[in-house]
Amino acid sequence: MLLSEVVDTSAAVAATRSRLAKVKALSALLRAATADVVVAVVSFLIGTPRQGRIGAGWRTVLDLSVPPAERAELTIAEVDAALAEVAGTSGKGSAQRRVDLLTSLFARSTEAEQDFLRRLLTGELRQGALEGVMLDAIASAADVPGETVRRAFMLSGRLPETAVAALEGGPTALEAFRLEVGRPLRPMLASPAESLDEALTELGSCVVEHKLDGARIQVHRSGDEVHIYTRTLREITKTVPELVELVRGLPCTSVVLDGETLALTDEGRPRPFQETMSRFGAQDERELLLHPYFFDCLHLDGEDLLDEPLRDRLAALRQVAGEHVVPGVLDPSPEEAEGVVTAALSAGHEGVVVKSLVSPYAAGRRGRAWQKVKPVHTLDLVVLGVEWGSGRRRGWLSNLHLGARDPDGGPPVMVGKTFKGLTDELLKWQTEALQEIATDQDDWVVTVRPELVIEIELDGVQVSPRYPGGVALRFARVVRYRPDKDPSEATTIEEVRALLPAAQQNPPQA
Ligand SMILES: Nc1ncnc2c1ncn2[C@@H]1O[C@H](COP(=O)(O)OP(=O)(O)OP(=O)(O)O)[C@@H](O)[C@H]1O
Repeated sequence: MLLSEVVDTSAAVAATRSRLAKVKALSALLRAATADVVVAVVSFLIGTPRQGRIGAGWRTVLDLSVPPAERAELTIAEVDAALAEVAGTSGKGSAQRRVDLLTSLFARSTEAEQDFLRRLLTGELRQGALEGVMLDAIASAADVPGETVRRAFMLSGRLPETAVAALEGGPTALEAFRLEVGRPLRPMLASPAESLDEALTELGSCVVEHKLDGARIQVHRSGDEVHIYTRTLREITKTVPELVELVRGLPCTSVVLDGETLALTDEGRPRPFQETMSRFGAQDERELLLHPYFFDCLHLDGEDLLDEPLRDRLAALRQVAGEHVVPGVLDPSPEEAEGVVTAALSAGHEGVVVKSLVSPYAAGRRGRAWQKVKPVHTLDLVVLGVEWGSGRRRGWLSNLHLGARDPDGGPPVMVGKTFKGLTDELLKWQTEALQEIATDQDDWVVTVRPELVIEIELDGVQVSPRYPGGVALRFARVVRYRPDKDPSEATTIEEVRALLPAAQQNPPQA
């Protein structure tokens, strides 16, 4: 298969707003791909070369100026092999060797292919938002039910491998994916509830738990071997030795637990989210101890519990994690549930999560079985750009341009700006971080790669002819950056529009 076929499909997918057309184009390409290139084709389409990002090596492509080839002859297999070589180059002289390899790759690429490769390698093409569309395309190309593909993806955590299994082995190969202790799976997510009462009524038999204001962790232990992952499945085992020790001490031989971790003040209240997250970055910095609070058990001593009802998973959790289980009440009366909310808020947490006790663990899904009730409404938006500040904020990147996700995988749609709520510390941090991902600067506005997610509190939204989605945020203020979230998880433009008063909810014509 030629690289140009992937480039053309990628352009066609970006150009249409129709989800069906995207799925059709992607599935036609997948059907045409031979088994040996499926992994590379899927990796390229979602904008993540399978060799991963190799830092400095990729940056050099920004400066490469190589006359393009006239004809599109480069194959996917050749590109994949060349990238593997770039990724595998290390040691003395490797920087020059990488430039040479990329230069010869670019010399064999047409202008459109060069542009594609450049965006692929600098991460600009990375489109987490395309995930859902790609899952449908895989299902359609392999002619298997979407649910079967989704389940395999949740268990494998990797789209290219899921595609290979679907296309080569069909449902049997997909169903063979099992929970494996040591391999992270995509965490189950919650939907926002209108109110506590509505959640209680909708779910019936339920547990109401504190919604702790920390960072999600997934813990895997087999014998003495422990691995700990973040919400985005990044391994952080080495940076959190106190959690590793604690998990080693639990009374079991193997276990997979889902939970939240946070740093506490001397009074036992949650410390700011940024402080908890800072523990995930560096090596062992144990000044700020992290505490785990587990809320689910997916495997215990050889038994997979994913498909068991939550009531049984919680019984297993209590047995193994006892005092480290998140506070909550099973089958509460409405008054008791209200009491859990009051206790959670007065302990400094965000609210509660109401969970159906009969539901299985639906990994990777934002379903109705878990519903979060929070008094403050927040959105997770993508930072698209930022303006240089003036006055007291001169010299700092200040006013943020915020975008909502296009659920069909298009670029984020701008919905507002804000500099409110930014502490001096955050201003300093974002001035550096945003310059690192800058792609363009026009007078005082710096455009950045849309990869950072930020949590925004607001008073509501209003119709706006000025913004491309026809809707703008009212009184937006920054709560915090969300390094634990990928742009593919940001609030969608439809979710933002749904906040408009009912009479104003017609989407604008494109
Ligand atoms: N008891 C709990 N049960 C489940 N999740 C919890 C609990 N306490 C805290 N959490 C956190 O809340 C999140 C669930 O809400 P959701 O799935 O909407 O994720 P989120 O978008 O990160 O939520 P938010 O932005 O509201 O924190 C989990 O990812 C987890 O980090």
